[in-house]
Amino acid sequence: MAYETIKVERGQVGIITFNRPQALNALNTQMARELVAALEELELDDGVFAAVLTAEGDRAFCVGADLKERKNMTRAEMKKQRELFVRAFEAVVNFPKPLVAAVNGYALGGGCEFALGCDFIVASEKATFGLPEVGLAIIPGGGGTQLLPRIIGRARAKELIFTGRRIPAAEAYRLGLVNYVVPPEELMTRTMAIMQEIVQNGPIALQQAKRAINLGLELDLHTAFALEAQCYNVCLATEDRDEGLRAFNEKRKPVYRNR
Ligand SMILES: C/C=C/C(=O)SCCNC(=O)CCNC(=O)[C@H](O)C(C)(C)COP(=O)(O)OP(=O)(O)OC[C@H]1O[C@@H](n2cnc3c(N)ncnc32)[C@H](O)[C@@H]1OP(=O)(O)O
Repeated sequence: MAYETIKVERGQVGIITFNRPQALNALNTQMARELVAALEELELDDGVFAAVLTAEGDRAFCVGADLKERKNMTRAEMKKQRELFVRAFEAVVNFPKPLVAAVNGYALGGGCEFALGCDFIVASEKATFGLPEVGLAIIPGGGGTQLLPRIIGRARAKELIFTGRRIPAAEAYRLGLVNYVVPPEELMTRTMAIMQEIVQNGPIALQQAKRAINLGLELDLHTAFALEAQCYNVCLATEDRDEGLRAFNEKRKPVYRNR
């Protein structure tokens, strides 16, 4: 598929890059549609073991919904766009392979929610995070009211959502919202180094570990243990698992084939 508002790079580490820097990578209808298609493409590509979500430009990762596009929309068009936006946010949260956000600048509103929906965040020192929706008399509609409390705790999530405050990367790190804060020029280098650590591992195991963690957090412990056993058994039945054992005993690096 040809994309206009994003760039897609394939390989063991797939990379999706928001590509509307002239609009601070604001999320318009076309970008939401293309993001859904790109995530599906990387999901179905067995050669992709993990992916990165990042953005062009040095000012913004994504400043949320395109408020200029939204200004001229009818309520019916808004409703239609909302359905598409929800699909885009769900596509990020439900992406079955490890998905890491490399945040280069403003991650606001829906842009912040895209980052929250990834498995973890590597932030540039220049990155800024915020859910300013209540300032527009709406609420975060891309999962922010659910993801943020699960990541930084209920009280701090309430303060950030009620105030609509923007926070710098250093504070996001202190709150546990991001895993790393790096100089802007090192953002992709550091992110790709972490991705290389991830993709040297069994791709099916990576997907099953993500599934066990994500679903398990919403279950009681007893049921969660049963889920973990189910995910473990999926790995047991794979050629990669046999390759892992062979490689260890032959004292060589395994070559995993996602099967
Ligand atoms: C489901 C999802 C819902 C949502 O995401 S709701 C929307 C949530 N997002 C926001 O509320 C962010 C709104 N934008 C801002 O707060 C500020 O902007 C910034 C902090 C991002 C940047 O501020 P500063 O550095 O003072 O620049 P500037 O003059 O405000 O913006 C530069 C240009 O960028 C455009 N822009 C900024 N945000 C958006 C947006 N969300 N949608 C469309 N355009 C946006 C402006 O309009 C302007 O453009 P021009 O130079 O033509 O005047």
